Amino acid sequence: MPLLDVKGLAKHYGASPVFESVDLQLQPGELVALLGESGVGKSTLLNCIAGLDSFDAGQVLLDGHDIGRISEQAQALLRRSHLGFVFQAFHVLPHLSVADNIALPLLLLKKPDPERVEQMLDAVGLSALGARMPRQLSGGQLQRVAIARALVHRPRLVLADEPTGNLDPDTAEQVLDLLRAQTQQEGAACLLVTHSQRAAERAQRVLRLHAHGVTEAQ
Ligand SMILES: Nc1ncnc2c1ncn2[C@@H]1O[C@H](COP(=O)(O)OP(=O)(O)OP(=O)(O)O)[C@@H](O)[C@H]1O
Repeated sequence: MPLLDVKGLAKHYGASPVFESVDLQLQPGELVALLGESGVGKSTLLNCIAGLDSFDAGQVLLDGHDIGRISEQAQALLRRSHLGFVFQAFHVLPHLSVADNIALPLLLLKKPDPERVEQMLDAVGLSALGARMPRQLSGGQLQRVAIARALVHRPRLVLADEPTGNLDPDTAEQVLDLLRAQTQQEGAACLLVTHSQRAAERAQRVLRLHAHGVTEAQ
């Protein structure tokens, strides 16, 4: 069974269609890149998959859960337990230390685990910086915090929306390698929205979103 199974997904904003029929499947351990022109609906698709945006037709099965058919509360719980998000703008909380930012998903699940937080700090090369505040970090370091936070609770699916858009090429490569290694190690799947050809080369499969749906790009 695929970890993520999207079937015939359609989304409109008012009278304007964003996409008409998206089909995509992600298997455990897979890093899949999603390309597409600006405004074609990549972020909207991620939000629909996460249950953060509604859709007009089709189905999203996340680890067998039909997210369009469960209550908002059940969706929120599923998001907490099954999903990790990495955004272009990091969304690291400024008033929490690096370690506390990474610990947050575990606290929301009422499963605090300081050892796991240490392990993730180590995995992203920030062991020495756990006590620092986010304003004391570089862009690349902040994005590594965001990745550690997205993975700390061992989510089944990681949704990454242009996570390297703000980074220089070398840091971007390090961040992508980390995302790939960590998702593979945990048997998670990762859907990576990107404009970067170099980022897409890191993926096992590359998909392209068009107005009508998703096609394999290579
Ligand atoms: N809340 C909204 N109400 C109306 N239209 C919206 C809303 N959010 C997004 N759109 C429109 O939906 C389309 C898809 O937007 P989306 O942000 O998903 O594109 P994208 O492919 O992620 O773009 P980019 O690569 O520039 O980030 C765009 O035409 C956008 O203007």
